Amino acid sequence: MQLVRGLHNVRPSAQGCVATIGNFDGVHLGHQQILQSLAVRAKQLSLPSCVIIFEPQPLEYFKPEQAPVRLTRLRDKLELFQQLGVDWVLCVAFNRKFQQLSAQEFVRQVLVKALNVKHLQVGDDFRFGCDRSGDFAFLQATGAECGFSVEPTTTVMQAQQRISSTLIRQALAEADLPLAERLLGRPFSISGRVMHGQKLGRTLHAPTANVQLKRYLAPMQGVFVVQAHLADGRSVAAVANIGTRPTVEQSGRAYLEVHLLDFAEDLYGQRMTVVFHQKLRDEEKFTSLYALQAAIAEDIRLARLYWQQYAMKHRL
Ligand SMILES: Cc1cc2nc3c(=O)[nH]c(=O)nc-3n(C[C@H](O)[C@H](O)[C@H](O)COP(=O)(O)O)c2cc1C
Ligand SMILES: Nc1ncnc2c1ncn2[C@@H]1O[C@H](COP(=O)(O)OP(=O)(O)OP(=O)(O)O)[C@@H](O)[C@H]1O
Repeated sequence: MQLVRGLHNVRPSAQGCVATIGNFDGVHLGHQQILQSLAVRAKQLSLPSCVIIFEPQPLEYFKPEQAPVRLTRLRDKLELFQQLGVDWVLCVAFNRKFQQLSAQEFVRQVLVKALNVKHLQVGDDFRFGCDRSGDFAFLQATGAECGFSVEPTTTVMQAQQRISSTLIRQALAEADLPLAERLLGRPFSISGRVMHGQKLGRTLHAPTANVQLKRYLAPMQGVFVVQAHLADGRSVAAVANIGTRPTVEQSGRAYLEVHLLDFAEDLYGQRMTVVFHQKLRDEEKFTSLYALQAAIAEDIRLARLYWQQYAMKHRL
C-alpha cells in the first residue's frame, strides 16, 4: 500500500482506480464492509483501489472545538487499510481552498482530474461538498456523465443502530468495552512509541512504559486491564492508566502508562499496541504518593485476577 499526500502527488499508477471517500475514523465494521467491497471491485476490474481521506478531518477544520476525539491515529488507520487490501491512500489536506469546493468541483478536481476514478464505492448515506450537497443520487448522475460507476454499500447495523464512530466513542466513554469491540470488529487499542517518563513509577513499585500520545486525545480515561503487544510479536498481560496523572502533575497533558506484569525489559523506543480489556476504576487525584502507590498495588492485584480468570476461561 502506498500513501500519497496531496492531489498534485498522485502518480499515474494510481490513476484509473476504484475509490472510496471518508474519514474512516475507527475503521469500524461499517467502514470495513465498504473497504471489502472496494477490494472485491478492484479485483474484478483489475484496477488499483484507493481510499481518499482528509487531514485534518473536515469538522476538525471547521469547528475544532466541536470536533470529537479520534478513535484511530493516522498510523493505525493506515495499518488497518493495508490489512484490508487497499493499494493507495490519497490524503488530501483539508484547507480553506478545499473547504470551498462545491460537490461538482470536488468530483471534477479530485475524482476525475487527479484520479480518473472508474468506480466509486460509498455508503448509501454518504454526503460531501461545501454544503454537503453531494449525495448518492448526485454522484450517480455525475458519474454517468464523467465515466465512472457508483455503488452504494448498505448500512451495517448493530442492535438496530447504524454503526458509527459516534456510537463507539459513547461506548468507550461509558467504558462499555465489549460493545466497542462488537462495533469495531476488534478490541479497542491505542498504539505508540514508548518514551522516557519521570521514572517515578519505580518509586511507586510499578515501573511503567509511557506510550507517547503526542496530540492524540484518547476517547476514554481511567485504569484498565490491558494487553501490551510488543514489536517482537509478544503479548504481555498488563495494567494501564490513561489520563493526566493529577496526583503528580498539573499540566493537564494526557498520558498512557502501562505497567507490564512480571516483566523487566527495556522497552524504550519500541512501538507498543495497548489492547483494552476491562476498566478497573476512574483516575483519581490522591492526597499522597503513598495513597497512589496503594491504589496501583490494588489495580495490579485485580489485573492479575482478571488474567487468571481469563486463562481459565480460554483454557490457556
Ligand atoms: C495502574 C496505574 C494506575 C494509575 N492511577 C493513577 C491515578 O489514579 N491517579 C494519578 O494521578 N496517577 C495514576 N497513575 C499514574 C502514575 O502517577 C504514574 O504512572 C507515575 O507517576 C509514574 O510516572 P513515570 O512513568 O513518569 O515515572 C497510575 C499508573 C498506573 C500504572
Ligand atoms: N455503519 C455503516 N454502514 C455502512 N457504511 C458506513 C457505515 N458508517 C459509515 N459508512 C460509510 O463509510 C464511508 C466513510 O464514512 P465516514 O467515516 O466519512 O463518515 P460517517 O458516515 O459519518 O461514519 P461515522 O459516523 O462512522 O464516522 C462513507 O461512505 C460512509 O457512508
